Amino acid sequence: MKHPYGRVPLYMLQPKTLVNFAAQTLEFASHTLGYRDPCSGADTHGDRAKDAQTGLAIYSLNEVAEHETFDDCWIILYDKVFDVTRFLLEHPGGEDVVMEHAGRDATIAFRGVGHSVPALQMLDEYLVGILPLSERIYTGDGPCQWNTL
Ligand code: HEM
Repeated sequence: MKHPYGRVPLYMLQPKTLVNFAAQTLEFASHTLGYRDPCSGADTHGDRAKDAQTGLAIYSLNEVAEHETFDDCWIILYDKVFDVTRFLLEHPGGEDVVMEHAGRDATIAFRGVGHSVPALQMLDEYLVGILPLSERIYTGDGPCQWNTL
């Protein structure tokens, strides 16, 4: 994890900054190292509900909306959730167009560009989950299907 406050000693930071830093450290520990805070009832990757059909972790629209920064950017495409943080600077169309949809559904814009088949194939690399059934609008029995893109 990149230290967000450089070499500034901890005692010189504002209390709110310290709390933020502690939260970031905990998040890093739980996501990367699988550590579970015994005092917290919050979900971690381990006990998150999985979609029965795809086996993907289920993330709600509200949860995806929390990942809307350059350092932590998720988007939704066809009801699936993608963590595109490490892809932002590699995106041939530039990072700005993706950031416009950070934390939100980007399906219409993504489709509007007419991405190539190799672009569609790249998606798997960034797939982290799927919306709950109640929030899906593309998958199901309707005419717009993920596999007919
Ligand atoms: C994980 C998601 C995405 C992937 C893997 C991806 C991949 C790519 C790739 C490989 C290209 C090169 C052209 C091609 O092969 O089609 C491209 C171009 C582009 N992408 Fe994306 N893209 C993603 C998301 C988005 C989103 C959300 C937008 C929003 C508008 C977007 C807009 C563009 C634009 C404007 C170009 C340039 C097209 C051109 O210059 O002709 N992309 N993208």
